[in-house]
Amino acid sequence: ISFNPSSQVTTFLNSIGSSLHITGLGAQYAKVIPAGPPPQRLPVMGFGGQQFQPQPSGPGLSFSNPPPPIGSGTDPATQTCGLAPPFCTASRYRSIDGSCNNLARPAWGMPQTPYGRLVPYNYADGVSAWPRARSGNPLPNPRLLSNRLFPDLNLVSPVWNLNAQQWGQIITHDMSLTAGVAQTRLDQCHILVEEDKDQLTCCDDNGQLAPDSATNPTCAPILIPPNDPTHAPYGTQCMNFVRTGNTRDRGCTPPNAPAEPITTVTAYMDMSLTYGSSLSQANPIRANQGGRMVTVLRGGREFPPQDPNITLTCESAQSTNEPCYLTGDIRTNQNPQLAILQIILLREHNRVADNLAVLNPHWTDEILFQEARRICIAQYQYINYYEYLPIFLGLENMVKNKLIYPGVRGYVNDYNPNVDPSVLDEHATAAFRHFHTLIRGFLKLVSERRQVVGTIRLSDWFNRPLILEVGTGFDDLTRGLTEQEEDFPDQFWTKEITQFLFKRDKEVGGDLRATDIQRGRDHGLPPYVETRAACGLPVPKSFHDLLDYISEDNVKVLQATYERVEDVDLVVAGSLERNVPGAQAGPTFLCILTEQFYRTRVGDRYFFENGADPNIAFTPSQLETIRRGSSMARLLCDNVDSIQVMQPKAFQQVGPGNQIVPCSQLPSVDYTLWQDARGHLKK
Ligand code: HEM
Repeated sequence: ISFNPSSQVTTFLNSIGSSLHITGLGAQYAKVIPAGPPPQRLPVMGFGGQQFQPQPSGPGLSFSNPPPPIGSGTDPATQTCGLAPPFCTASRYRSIDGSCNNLARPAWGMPQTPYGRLVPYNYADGVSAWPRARSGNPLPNPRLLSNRLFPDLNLVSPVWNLNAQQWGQIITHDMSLTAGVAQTRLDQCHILVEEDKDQLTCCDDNGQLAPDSATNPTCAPILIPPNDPTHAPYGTQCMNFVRTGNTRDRGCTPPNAPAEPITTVTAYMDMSLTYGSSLSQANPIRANQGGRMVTVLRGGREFPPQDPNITLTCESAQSTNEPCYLTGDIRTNQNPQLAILQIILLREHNRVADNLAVLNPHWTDEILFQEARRICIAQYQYINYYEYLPIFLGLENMVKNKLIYPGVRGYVNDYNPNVDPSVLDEHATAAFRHFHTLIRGFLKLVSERRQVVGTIRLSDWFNRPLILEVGTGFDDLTRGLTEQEEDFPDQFWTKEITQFLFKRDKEVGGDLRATDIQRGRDHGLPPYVETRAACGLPVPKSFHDLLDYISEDNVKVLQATYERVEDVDLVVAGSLERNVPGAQAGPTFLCILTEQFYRTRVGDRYFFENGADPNIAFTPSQLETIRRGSSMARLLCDNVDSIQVMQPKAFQQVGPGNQIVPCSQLPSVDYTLWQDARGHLKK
């Protein structure tokens, strides 16, 4: 298969013209927003950097629409389903909620706004009804599809380690979170605040349908086929599934316009999972001293503060005394490896803040916090774009499509205020979820001499981070991330997430693959063939045509399960395509991922390589030290006490060209370049 995203992406735009738009806030919702002055249009910073001036011709530009004029009625800045700020002031620092990153459209990328879309909604009634086959019949049962097409087979990656898998979940949680029905509420000032987990039961803990599951419009429980190999013996009828909160639920969509699912965290790659996506999330986790975030010391090591709502947040905890972490993201405790990386990012913030405090004793807590945050986000963006993403999207593909500029010196001024940084639904609900395939069911604990000293079963530790604080659990599991292979990117999924997800004390549990398929339908994602068309890829007209990109065995199952090729779900067929050489996804998902990470980069005014605005930009020497000194390996070395040695490429297994070295040999960021002797930042 040959794949050329640039040209395909261009074809895509030509095919849809400017039909994409985010529907705005309806009159009903406007009532609850305190009236404020209209958004002030600050001059948008143009290009004008010092050294490197890429032509604005990446893939995203062809996908993006020209923005609607302010006040046109469809302008997301004035009419989002979140809360557009009344006005923007020029700030050196990102806001916590992503507002005012785009000065002309201050609500772009904010929490409580709809996911972006490449292809129009596919609801049965064009508004919100559950998608159906072209014939009007129901689509195939998602649990059946999961069992037939995504069984367990333990094939592992020969190159990449589990850290590569796990870091992907960090990026995911930074960029999007589907709105749960009970997840948000309006507080007394009519501000949307995030609550804990979804509390609606459409199918109870014993797998039995709730009495109103058929009539409650927010319920779409996954039904278990009677001959289900895992669940039939237990008499399970269903798995819980609650539809994502959308613009119609919130009264933001005009009658007859499609319901647009809402995401509740900032879309930007801004470490919102560490800092929070709203002030109500951010304030309680700031220490308000020395620029630090709140931590508690146990055994001389820093951990996040305790979540006051342990029974909801850490549902598997067996006592309220067990650790349950409160961070910027409500999913932190979901699995042990995720919690580890969250803690490492938190410790990194405090480490950087401490360094800055020594260099700049005159800086206030606020300056120390914001400067440390800004540096940490830059290090993290560097790791994501230059170390992590090339593994999944392919280095050549990324360079060709202007997602990265390896070897560049100085600024890359490719910020484009017309690019909407929203997270695409096709990305969050289909393409990026494909990497659930990489998850391993058993996690290794590894000693400093890289010997396996134990193994834990994933489903024993969902929503129960206690294991990190038992003995040397934290450090051993961290080394396990770097030592253990990630699963192979293929159609085989560990049954820890397809048969035992969140099982708690039960013998069997949920199914993440079936959930992904159901979520795709919930969001009215376009069918597979339409997405291929949008990407400019050849469009199959029959099941037989699928053989060009999907194996014969899989095509047979698709043909036996779906009525027509046009009915096939994007989530399903996208995950069955053969991988593009050098990447870890097939052509359709690679097209979506490439587009997303292009937008995430050029739609972010604060992207670390952007030097157009001197008030925001790093100095050239600061930028160079971030590039030279940031790495996944360094992040682990700096924040895990007993890790003294590491392989330099910490997403890759140890091997030729990637041997373990003392941490002291790894380059690091030179923070002395932030010494502010002249007191520029003194307030
Ligand atoms: C043990 C590891 C993981 C577990 C247990 C897990 C579990 C989940 C669950 C339960 C959901 C919500 C499903 C729904 O109700 O729709 C979800 C969503 C998602 N996951 Fe994972 N996941 C894991 C790792 C990953 C990784 C490695 C990636 C990507 C590299 C990823 C990407 C996503 C994405 C993009 C979403 C949708 C986010 C949103 O917009 O709400 N996950 N995952």
